[in-house]
Amino acid sequence: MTGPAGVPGRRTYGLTIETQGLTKRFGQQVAVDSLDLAVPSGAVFGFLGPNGSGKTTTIRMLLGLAAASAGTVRLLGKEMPGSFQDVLPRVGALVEGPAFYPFLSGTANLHRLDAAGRHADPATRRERVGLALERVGLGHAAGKRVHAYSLGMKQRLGIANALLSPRELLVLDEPTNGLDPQGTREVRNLVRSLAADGTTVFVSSHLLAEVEQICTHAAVMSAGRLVAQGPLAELRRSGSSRLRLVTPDAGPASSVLAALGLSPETGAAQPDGDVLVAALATPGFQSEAGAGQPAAEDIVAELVKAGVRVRGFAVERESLEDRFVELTGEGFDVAQ
Ligand SMILES: Nc1ncnc2c1ncn2[C@@H]1O[C@H](COP(=O)(O)OP(=O)(O)OP(=O)(O)O)[C@@H](O)[C@H]1O
Repeated sequence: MTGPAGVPGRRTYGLTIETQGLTKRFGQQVAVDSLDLAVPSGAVFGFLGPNGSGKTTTIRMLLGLAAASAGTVRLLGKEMPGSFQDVLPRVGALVEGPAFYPFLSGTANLHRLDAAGRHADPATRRERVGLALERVGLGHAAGKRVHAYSLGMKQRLGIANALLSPRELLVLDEPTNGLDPQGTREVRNLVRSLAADGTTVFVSSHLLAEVEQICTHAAVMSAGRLVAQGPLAELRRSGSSRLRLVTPDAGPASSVLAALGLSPETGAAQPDGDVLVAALATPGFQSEAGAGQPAAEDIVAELVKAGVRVRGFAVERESLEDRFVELTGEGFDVAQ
């Protein structure tokens, strides 16, 4: 849960997004508070937090849509806002979904939006629009009027708009918000396949399950502050775990556990014996024994050797959901 780590199997050459002390104040309110973000190149980075935790404000500052009150932003290795001209054409964004003309086709809408962009080459427009529509799976609906598109199709059209030029970074603000399960699946699959092409994707969400499904890395926001950041696997491991033992021999069992450096406590008794619980060192208790502590199988072996009748033994790990509730101090929307 520390600094960035590379994405296994991918080319990593540093940070695509890096902020230091990034802060946004609205009057007395601090919407984003000294944010140090580190988004490794090649990551699918989930920017997770409850509503109002500062995600959109951060994204707006990253893209130069809002000025920071303090702090610095580097995008694709360049200091912002000085290098916006150079960098922004390499960044695709879906922030407040573009407004589409409902009675124009998907193709005609993208032509209009591309023509409004300062960096777009009109000579290649037709080809680029066609490729972007194919890329998001709307090739078959290119000539259809947008009012006949489902919400998921409209959202994919918004992503196609962000893909009209080759992009090294894609920033998506809550891309599945308001979508039905089918639309949500379409957009999540699209994000996965864009990431598989090598694009770094920064995607905000208030849904933990969504981040778990599509992201390699995550940052967790709570009330404008960053409370955790790192590879998802590392965030999972950073939660606490404990062992739970059921035995009719609680006394000797406690002595064995204490001799192993654990601090057992008695839980509610069960019909087949007493329950002892003990916190375990983290991270990675099951894979590599935590600092100075034996592995689970060795604990069981010691108990058995001491004649303790083991009627139940489990290592219970805090779920990512529990971990995030603990970090943000509020219930997380875990739907879908
Ligand atoms: N233009 C603004 N003026 C005043 N306050 C603002 C403005 N924009 C955002 N805020 C406040 O800043 C805080 C963070 O809002 P922000 O929209 O960044 O959160 P969020 O995590 O994106 O939430 P949501 O998912 O609901 O959009 C909120 O308390 C919000 O009311």
